[in-house]
Amino acid sequence: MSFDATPNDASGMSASGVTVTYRNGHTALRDASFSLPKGTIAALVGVNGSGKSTLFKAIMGFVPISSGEITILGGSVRDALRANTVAYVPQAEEVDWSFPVLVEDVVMMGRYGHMGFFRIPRAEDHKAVERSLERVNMLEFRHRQIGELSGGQKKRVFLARALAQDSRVVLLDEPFTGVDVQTEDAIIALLREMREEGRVMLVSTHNLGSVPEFCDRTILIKGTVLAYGPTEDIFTRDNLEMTFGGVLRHFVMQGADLHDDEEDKRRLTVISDDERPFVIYDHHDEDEEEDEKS
Ligand SMILES: Nc1ncnc2c1ncn2[C@@H]1O[C@H](COP(=O)(O)OP(=O)(O)OP(=O)(O)O)[C@@H](O)[C@H]1O
Repeated sequence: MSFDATPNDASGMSASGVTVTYRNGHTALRDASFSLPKGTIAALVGVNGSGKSTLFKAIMGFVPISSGEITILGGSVRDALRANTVAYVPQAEEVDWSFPVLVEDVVMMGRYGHMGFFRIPRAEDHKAVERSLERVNMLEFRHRQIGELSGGQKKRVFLARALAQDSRVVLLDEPFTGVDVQTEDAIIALLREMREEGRVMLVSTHNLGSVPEFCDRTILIKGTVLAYGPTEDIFTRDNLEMTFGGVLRHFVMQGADLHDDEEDKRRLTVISDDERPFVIYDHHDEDEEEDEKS
């Protein structure tokens, strides 16, 4: 666990001692600190009501921060808003799907920050929309009403909007909820490409099973940041128990090593929330192994 977030980390995104108190006096986030370098896919993991959306809102400047500081690419949230640095891929429930709008218009919204006052799209904006829809494999749906799409297709369209916005920081609110495995794989592949482009992705997810697979960093949250850092360091049984309290049951599958490497021996830990078992790494120290043998 580490709390050495540097407020002026010019490389990616960081928070230092961030507290957010809503108007009704409820403090949803207290003294939260983390630091993410450029070219990162970070998981934001916590139970319902732990403050994930609140953190997203603070990063986007939708809620005021009562104390502390968020730094995005070395600048303030206000700078990031002005420079169109942060894109947001919402949860499906946050969107009014009955609103009559075409897929390509939704993606074009990502270009607004690049347009002039009258928001008249230029050739480069149309090209960016086309390229983005192509990247999420949705170009053929460009003239469809957004409300006519399936859940997974809608998610892809909002990802395309973030791509069209060409933001360096992308916040994704539960992108895997209600999508099939193929779409989940396609989204993960796209996030990896975006990581190669040096972007910072912060992904809130309840799908813990896939976190070690594609998130190089993890932030554990429960009203504050409990732990953050490289996923293999953070995704431990103790940390997850601290994050989820008694919600999760765990059991260790003896002798099932993830790695052959003797120097870095870990065993497979399966944690179950009773509905969906998932696998995490757990450091396996040699002394413990000896104790078990004796
Ligand atoms: N506008 C608001 N005014 C007052 N309290 C709020 C407001 N929005 C959220 N909260 C409270 O802040 C806490 C954190 O909520 P938040 O929406 O950030 O959680 P979350 O981790 O995103 O949850 P979920 O996984 O259910 O989406 C909760 O206790 C919630 O009731």
